[in-house]
Amino acid sequence: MPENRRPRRTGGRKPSRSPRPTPKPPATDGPVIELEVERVAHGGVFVARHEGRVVFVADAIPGERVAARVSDQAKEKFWRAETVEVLEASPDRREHVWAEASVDRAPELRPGGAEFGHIRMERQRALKGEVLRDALARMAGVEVGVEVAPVDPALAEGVSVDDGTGWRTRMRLHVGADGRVGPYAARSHSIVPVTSVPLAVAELAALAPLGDRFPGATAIDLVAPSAGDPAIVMVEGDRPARGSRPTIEERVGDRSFRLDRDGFWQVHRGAAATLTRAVQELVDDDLFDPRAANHDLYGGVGLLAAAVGDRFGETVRITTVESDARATEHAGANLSEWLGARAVTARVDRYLAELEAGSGAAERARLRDATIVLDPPRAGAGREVVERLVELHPRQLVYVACDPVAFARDVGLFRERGYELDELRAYDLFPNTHHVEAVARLRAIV
Ligand SMILES: C[S@@+](CC[C@H](N)C(=O)[O-])C[C@H]1O[C@@H](n2cnc3c(N)ncnc32)[C@H](O)[C@@H]1O
Repeated sequence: MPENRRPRRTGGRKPSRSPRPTPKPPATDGPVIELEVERVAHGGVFVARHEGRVVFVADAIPGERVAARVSDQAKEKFWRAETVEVLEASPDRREHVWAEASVDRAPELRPGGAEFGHIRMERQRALKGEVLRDALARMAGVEVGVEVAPVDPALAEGVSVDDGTGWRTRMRLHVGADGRVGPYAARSHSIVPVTSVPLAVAELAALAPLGDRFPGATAIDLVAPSAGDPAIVMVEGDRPARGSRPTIEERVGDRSFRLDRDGFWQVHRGAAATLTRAVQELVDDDLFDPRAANHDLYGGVGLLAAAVGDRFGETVRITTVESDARATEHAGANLSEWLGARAVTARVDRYLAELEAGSGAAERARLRDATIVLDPPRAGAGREVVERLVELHPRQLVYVACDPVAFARDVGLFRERGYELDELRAYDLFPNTHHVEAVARLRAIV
């Protein structure tokens, strides 16, 4: 984008009636204690112990000795603390990729969202693999080694894979009462001033209005679709505005997807292509039947249904199920070339309940022969959805997961009910954060 082009600023959302409760800010006057950092925990923090009590400490690395300020002593069983000085550094420590999130800054002034930015990339991925492996062992009874793969540079044009910056195509900045713009501080809802946003793709980093004021706004959303110009959208509350909503186009290989500008799309520039490839590779051809009642649950605008369709051809029968009516409308249009594709607006739990109650013998048989892709939000599919799926007994499931603990819980539920974890991949779709994406195939064994 030419440097002198003005960003588009548009009003986008209506004020919400009941603002979300603001979390209590971490204490800034807690005691400073010395800690030996033992291991990584889920959530981007690390486990240490102080006088027998667990302390979850941020901005550290296992093996380090740090001085940390206690920011939360409210719980009996554990405290929370933030590193303020590294006394013995890990060989995997590096300059933070976001200077303002460095341990040199006071913890309450460090922006959130890059909690692994002080760790070399290979170690970040190893730590994410440990979290996933540990969750699967504890919650699903599965012992597996997990390698977290970086995004293939061929799938993420313009992204610096080396240091994990320049990948975010969506970003929300918050606006304070004085109209100033900035990210939230880590583990808090206070807005902190920053001069850069290094995780954003270059065109968003250039547009981020970090010195500007936006009186009346509550947030600023930045969106950089892979096709077309990036946009800045002023948010005045939580709710989408009624009436017409602008749409954008995203490209994945040769395929194009239309969606609402404020609709869900994978955030990393290379994520949609990475997941497309992963799903195509994980569906087992021997188990796949194009005429079965195949599904893409939590389907968004049809990305993963298209992945299946592109792999198995135009005879594929597949239904996407998505709770957002606008996304379903787009999915219907995005998949319109496949005669066997259908897009349904429904909550997955209710949809499966109706399927179970309303299917005759022939449809039941097609469901047993089916391949089900599911890509739920962070909370995972949950017990009810797992139980309904097991009842329908599809041959294979390809589960795309962005939360290791919710995923491991669901794998455990599937395993108790006659499915096995057949193959597992993991991808670093959120470099410099603690997040990791897993893609797994589960197969019916009974
Ligand atoms: C992680 S996104 C995946 C979307 C799509 N697979 C993709 O990669 O673009 C999860 C989607 O599930 C939808 N969703 C959330 N809860 C749902 C529910 N209970 N039933 C159906 N869809 C739901 C969200 O609106 C969102 O589009």
